[in-house]
Amino acid sequence: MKVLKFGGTSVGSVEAIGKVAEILKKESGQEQLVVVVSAMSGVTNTLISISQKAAVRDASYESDLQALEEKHCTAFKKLTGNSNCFEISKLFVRLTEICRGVYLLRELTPRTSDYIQSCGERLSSYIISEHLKKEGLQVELFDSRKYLITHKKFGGANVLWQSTKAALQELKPQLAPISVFPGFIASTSDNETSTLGRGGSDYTAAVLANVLGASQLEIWTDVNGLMTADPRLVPSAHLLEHVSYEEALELSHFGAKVLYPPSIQPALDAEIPIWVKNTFDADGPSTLVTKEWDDDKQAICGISNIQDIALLNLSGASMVGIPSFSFRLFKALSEAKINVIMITQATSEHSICVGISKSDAQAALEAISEEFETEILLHKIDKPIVEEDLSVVALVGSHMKNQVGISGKMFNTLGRNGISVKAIAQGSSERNITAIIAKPDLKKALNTLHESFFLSESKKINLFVVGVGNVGKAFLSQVQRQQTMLAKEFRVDIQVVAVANSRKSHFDEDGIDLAQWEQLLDKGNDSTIEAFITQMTELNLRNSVFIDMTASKTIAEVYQELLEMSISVVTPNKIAATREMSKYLSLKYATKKYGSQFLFETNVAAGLPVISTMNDLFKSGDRIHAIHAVLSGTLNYLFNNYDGTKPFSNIVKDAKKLGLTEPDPRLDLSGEDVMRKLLILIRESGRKWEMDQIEQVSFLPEACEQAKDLEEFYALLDQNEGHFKAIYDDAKAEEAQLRVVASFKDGVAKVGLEKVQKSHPFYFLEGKDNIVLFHTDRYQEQPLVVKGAGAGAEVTASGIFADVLRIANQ
Ligand SMILES: NC(=O)C1=CN([C@@H]2O[C@H](COP(=O)(O)OP(=O)(O)OC[C@H]3O[C@@H](n4cnc5c(N)ncnc54)[C@H](OP(=O)(O)O)[C@@H]3O)[C@@H](O)[C@H]2O)C=CC1
Ligand SMILES: N[C@@H](CC=O)C(=O)O
Repeated sequence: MKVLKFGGTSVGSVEAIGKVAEILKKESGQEQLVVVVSAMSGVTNTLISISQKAAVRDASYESDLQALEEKHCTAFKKLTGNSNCFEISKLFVRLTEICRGVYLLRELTPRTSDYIQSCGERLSSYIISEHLKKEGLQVELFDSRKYLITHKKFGGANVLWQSTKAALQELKPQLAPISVFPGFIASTSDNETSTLGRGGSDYTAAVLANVLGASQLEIWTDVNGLMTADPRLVPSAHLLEHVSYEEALELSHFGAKVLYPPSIQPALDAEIPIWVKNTFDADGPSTLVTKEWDDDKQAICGISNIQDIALLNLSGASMVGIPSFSFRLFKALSEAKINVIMITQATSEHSICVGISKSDAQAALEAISEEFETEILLHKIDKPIVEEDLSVVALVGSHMKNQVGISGKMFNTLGRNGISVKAIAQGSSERNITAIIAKPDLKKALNTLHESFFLSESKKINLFVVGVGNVGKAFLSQVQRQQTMLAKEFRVDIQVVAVANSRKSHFDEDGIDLAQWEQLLDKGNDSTIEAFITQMTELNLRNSVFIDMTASKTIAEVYQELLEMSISVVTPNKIAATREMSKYLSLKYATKKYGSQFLFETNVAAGLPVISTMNDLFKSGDRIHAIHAVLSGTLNYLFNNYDGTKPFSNIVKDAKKLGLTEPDPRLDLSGEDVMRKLLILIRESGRKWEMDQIEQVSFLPEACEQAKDLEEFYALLDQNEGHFKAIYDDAKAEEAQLRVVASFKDGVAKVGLEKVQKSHPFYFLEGKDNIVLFHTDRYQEQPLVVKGAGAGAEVTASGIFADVLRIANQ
């Protein structure tokens, strides 16, 4: 024998009931079937509303009743072809009388409320059984109230097992090939109609399965089964094919509304497998729930959540060591009918913290304040505090038991995304680790935990890009080219959520189509950096990375705030790393404190691995004595290409066109850009240095340094062409090359133009190349050399991309 339970949506319409009939036709003939049905969807709520309206003398309940009768009669007629709704009308006559009584007395007792609510299942079971008969199935309708016997506690009665078992055992021989039972309803031993509480139809089915000795219990609903997480919040959630009863219980308790938790116990007691199936996708995948098994199963089977939670905190020095405090707390909550979702108490016993539904917060606060009124007055305990706007996230899995590192991974994952945990609970069964977090962080927490624990998924990185000039454009096109491959081969799903220039921004939470970003940005909103950050923080996406590809001081100033929100920053902009040492240290400190990253490899020599090499040397204990370097692609390009045949200013303009220069090339020619790079290297070698400690000898005539704007600068370069030609001729006469060299040795840092001879490692330095020589304890005879193109949009963009991937692989 099989027990099949069809929920409200499965019997919610004529079409849905048609599907139920198809399923039963397929399954009948093999085994005896016991079918339990809920009320048509929405009907129980309507009945509750009708009864409540009647109780407050709102006469509109009458028209609601008529509409409800109409709804059921219409369904009956369509499904049976019978135009005589006598049985339905009879029930509505009785229902109308009872509601009229409620109206007149202005009193709705739990007993009357149960009777009114019971009509939903009585109606649906009648209609369905008549339809099945019409479809030629051998069906009989049984009134559950005769067999499920409960206490006299109306509005969620407990089943009396002895009496229920006796009644059902007696019934068993009389069951039909298909026996239909209304779910949710029962009766007391003196034949008063009672109900089993919301979700009680599952429980009816589980009790029948247990007592009648069913081979399996099928819960038919409108989804395919239990999922790894709520798919409305976690798009990558997937179906769980097989879970244990205990896991299903945990998942159901924490938000997965597919199974009603108490219904699992009767099936578990008799070890009856439960299938959760979709009425609207009967042959599709489903979830099987059985007892625990031992094969190598993933530690975590799902991540569940409850959205609206409040934390009630009771604390005070006098609580320590006095056992009655917790007793009184829970007694008061229980008397106020408040369901406690989670409890935490640290061993200091100084405070107890309980998680409750947000809707219970006020009542809980009142109950506790009243219970501890004296102690609060005497300042023995503090006034209870309720914190609202919270949510629960819970990792669930039988196999996390005795596995080291699950909670570490959970809290590390949350922490890296700046999600603060307000309270934690884990029982000794180790099937569930629960954390309470701020509700606005819920979606981010679920998604990041899902990525972290379900390895089949790719990790999503959300990029917020500011600055889409030379480097920015190259970066976006590199991302566009690599997106699919990275997701497929490396499970890194890079998504650009926002792009902005100095005027506009465009956001798309689901990822901007990079083939169209320029048009989208053109049509984007007028934007400021403040507005950009507000929108970005409101989105509150996991693994958010801010990429600054401007040369702007204003943008560099927002890094601190971002890092403190656990948003990582990647940038080729050198401003932040070269401001006062205290500010640079503060950025570094924020990354440690808030688990964010600040990566700026492209600050020195574009895409060349200079800073990372330096960090590796430093962190592994090597000591850097000296650095000799050519750090400007622009200047190298200028001195490699200038021979006096074309004016010097033209070569500068060529470099700018090639995307080698700074947005303002005066920064390159003045030597300031090289000084910044040298300062960054010195700082990254562990030294506390400021910009004014670097000596610089400029090769520019003084007049050029005073230029007000770029146009005047080019004009001044032309006026001083003779100066540049003289420098060139002088070097040529010695068969030397001109290089702007940056050096750091014995506590002295310098930047200046030098003539290098053929024997010098800097002599053969092509085009826009950079070179860095590190002299260290470990590299004594020969320095460690990093050499290659040190400027240009493509190489810089690839260095930025590499930093993003470093964050992704963290
Ligand atoms: N080129 C190279 O080889 C290398 C460059 N870098 C660094 O890369 C960065 C970018 O250089 P590059 O692409 O050549 O510069 P571009 O001038 O080509 O682009 C700058 C971008 O930043 C935007 N921008 C400027 N100010 C703001 C602001 N306040 N708010 C928002 N957006 C702003 C600009 O917008 P709009 O168009 O509206 O003004 C533009 O989109 C610089 O910091 C540079 O030092 C580092 C290593 C090598
Ligand atoms: N202007 C710079 C570009 C990178 O920082 C250079 O030429 O090296």
